[in-house]
Amino acid sequence: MVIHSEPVSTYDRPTNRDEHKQHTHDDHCAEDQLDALRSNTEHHVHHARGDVGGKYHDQEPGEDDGITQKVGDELRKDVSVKEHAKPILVVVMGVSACGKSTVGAALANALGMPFTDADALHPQSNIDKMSHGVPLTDADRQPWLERVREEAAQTCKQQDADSAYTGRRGIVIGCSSLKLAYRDILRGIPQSPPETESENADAEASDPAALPTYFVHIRGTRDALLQRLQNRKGHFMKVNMLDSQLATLDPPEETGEPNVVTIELEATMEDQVREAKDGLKILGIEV
Ligand SMILES: Nc1ncnc2c1ncn2[C@@H]1O[C@H](COP(=O)(O)OP(=O)(O)OP(=O)(O)O)[C@@H](O)[C@H]1O
Ligand SMILES: O=C(O)[C@H](O)[C@@H](O)[C@H](O)[C@H](O)CO
Repeated sequence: MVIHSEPVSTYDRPTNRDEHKQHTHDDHCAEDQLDALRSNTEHHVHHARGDVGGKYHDQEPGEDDGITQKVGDELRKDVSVKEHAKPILVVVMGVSACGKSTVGAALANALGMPFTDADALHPQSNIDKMSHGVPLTDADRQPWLERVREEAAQTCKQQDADSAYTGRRGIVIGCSSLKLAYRDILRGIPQSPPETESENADAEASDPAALPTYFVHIRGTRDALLQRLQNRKGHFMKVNMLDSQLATLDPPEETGEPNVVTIELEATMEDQVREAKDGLKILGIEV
């Protein structure tokens, strides 16, 4: 399992991808995992406070200029807060036939959350294109991805309004999310500054902090994916789309983006769900 962590409550879009560290964790080393999360959090906070970052790092052990206290507060909040009360969006991502629908539904069940397949939110024109072996463009995907984020936000609103809802707040969505820019749309990060008041209201509804987003990437080799596509019957997405899907993918393990758990395609579904849950737990989600 590979984890990319970041403070749960804040997300600063990385300006320098190399500054974000990659952490690999062993399931059995809870202490190491916590330490890794702490060090990544400190690292992040340092860069988020550009004006005071150098001071923080030059500080002698035991010396407290007020900044350490603030950092400590952030840190404690990030590692100890029980996020159950807060809605989350978990996106199970990857190229076609990696197992998003299958694993996503099982993970949702294990987390006590609803599941939606983003394929159901495509306009018919996108489905037609893909059925004819024509890859989607950025322009085809953008409104669809905005709709996926909106659907997630709406689901959370409905859960809040429904006193009979006893599940965990939030939703698991299976969505290819191939590029970093697509994942940022799903995170609710505006792609351009809002210009009108109504756009402003939309921006509020999809506020990244109001619905924090986590990605579970199902990673597989071309051969394994090909086999899955060949064995699957009756799906509009055919084998001839695999290479364009792989060419479009920005692997989230390589971008330095936060809140990503990577699981392997060639594992049993039970192991995939367990690894995904363990990864989310490391990222501060109560599972
Ligand atoms: N862990 C697994 N072990 C074995 N087979 C699996 C596993 N996960 C999924 N599959 C199988 O792989 C195929 C593709 O899975 P699925 O349809 O869930 O992928 P998908 O990513 O949702 O695809 P698409 O994006 O094209 O809709 C299906 O036949 C499914 O039964
Ligand atoms: O971004 C894309 O190209 C699409 O979302 C595809 O990935 C399909 O919808 C999905 O994989 C169904 O097969």
